[in-house]
Amino acid sequence: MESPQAVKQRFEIIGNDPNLNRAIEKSIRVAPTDISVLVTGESGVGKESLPKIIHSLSHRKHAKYIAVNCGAIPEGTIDSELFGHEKGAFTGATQSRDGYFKEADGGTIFLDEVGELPLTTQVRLLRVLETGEFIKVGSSKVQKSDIRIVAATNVNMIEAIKENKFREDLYYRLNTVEIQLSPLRERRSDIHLLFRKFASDFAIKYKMPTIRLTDQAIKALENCSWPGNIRQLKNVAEQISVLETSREVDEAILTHYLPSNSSNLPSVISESKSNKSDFSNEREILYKVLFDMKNDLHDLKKLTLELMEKENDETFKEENRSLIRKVYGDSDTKKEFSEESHQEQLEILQIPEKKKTKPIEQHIEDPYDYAEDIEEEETLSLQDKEVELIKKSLNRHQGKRKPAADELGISERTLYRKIKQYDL
Ligand SMILES: Nc1ncnc2c1ncn2[C@@H]1O[C@H](COP(=O)(O)OP(=O)(O)OP(=O)(O)O)[C@@H](O)[C@H]1O
Repeated sequence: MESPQAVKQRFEIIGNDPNLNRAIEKSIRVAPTDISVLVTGESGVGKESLPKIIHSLSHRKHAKYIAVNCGAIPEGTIDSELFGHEKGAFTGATQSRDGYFKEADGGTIFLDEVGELPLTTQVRLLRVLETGEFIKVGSSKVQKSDIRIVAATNVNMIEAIKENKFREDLYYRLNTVEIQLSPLRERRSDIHLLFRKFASDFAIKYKMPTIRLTDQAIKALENCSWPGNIRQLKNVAEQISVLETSREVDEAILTHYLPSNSSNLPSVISESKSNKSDFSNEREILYKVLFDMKNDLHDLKKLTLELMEKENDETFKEENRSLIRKVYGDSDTKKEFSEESHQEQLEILQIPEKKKTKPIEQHIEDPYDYAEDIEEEETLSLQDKEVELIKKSLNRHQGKRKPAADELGISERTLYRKIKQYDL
């Protein structure tokens, strides 16, 4: 059996906190079994590594590992994504397609944000867990699949059950073994270790000397509450690495970037309590206006399309074909602008889909993926500005998605997709 230390090295997991060590040991122990595992913990604590460990140490390691982000898939397509569909099952289903449960037969499926699954999908999932059986959307033929499921959630599942958002029977079925990861504020001894690792990674990525913290700055770093956990710590390390000219970071510099001290943040991300939308410098206001305009334009396109659909007037469509094509493009407009379209949110700023927000199929052979070099763009593109706006809004709201989404004027689900898309 591989030692926790070796596993940490292999998966580039930093930290020595007893809670982290226990979580890794537990993952190693359950790996050879087929027991369902539920990984719990706040957003950004590092839940994604554990299913990879479990898969790679199991007898399923040569079969597929598929990570599905349940929160990022629109409700209308999730059943088809997971279980597949037959040709003609719904508008646009021109081909029959296998879902992830078929594709990963013999392997492992990681259901991230499992608490976000719609109730109808929960019923299907319960059946697979209990019998290994599932039915494609639009089919009546029962299929079988041999899958190990590891799920993760950052929501309080007991609350979700009380609110009838999550089935109790499914919860107990998923939760045969629970592995809990503590928030960063409860593993203070790891904070500086993680910061050093991220600082060194960003120094390599941006080809610059590594930033170092003074003793006082280390104390301030460790005393911070880190509501966005390791993801937020990583962002702070990146911001300081890029924005600060001095490589020695004292407490005064660091404080500007710490989430708990937002009143001391640099002026571009300073907090004003009077405004709901808080993008205070001129350039930001302009970008926010553009962001809103794109949102409105998108909504308008959707509305017009719905009206045209209602009218279903072929003559109107024929007469305006070139205009419709110009506005909506050549794609299947109905699908593209449907409530559940994957593209919907990307359309807001016409962002090239740089990184898939949809389920990420991941082969475990490359566990060092997170260190991947992301190509830096020099130009201030709208996409950069969108990322910047989102980061600032999240910073301002201590990583809380709800108020950040309200401020940005987008749904929480959209914001969630964007966080995943840009790895924020
Ligand atoms: N122990 C660790 N060592 C190094 N990097 C880590 C560690 N834990 C987390 N990270 C990094 O922090 C970021 C967030 O981790 P991850 O995506 O696994 O969080 P999560 O708990 O799944 O969050 P969410 O619930 O929002 O999906 C990732 O970039 C990950 O690589």
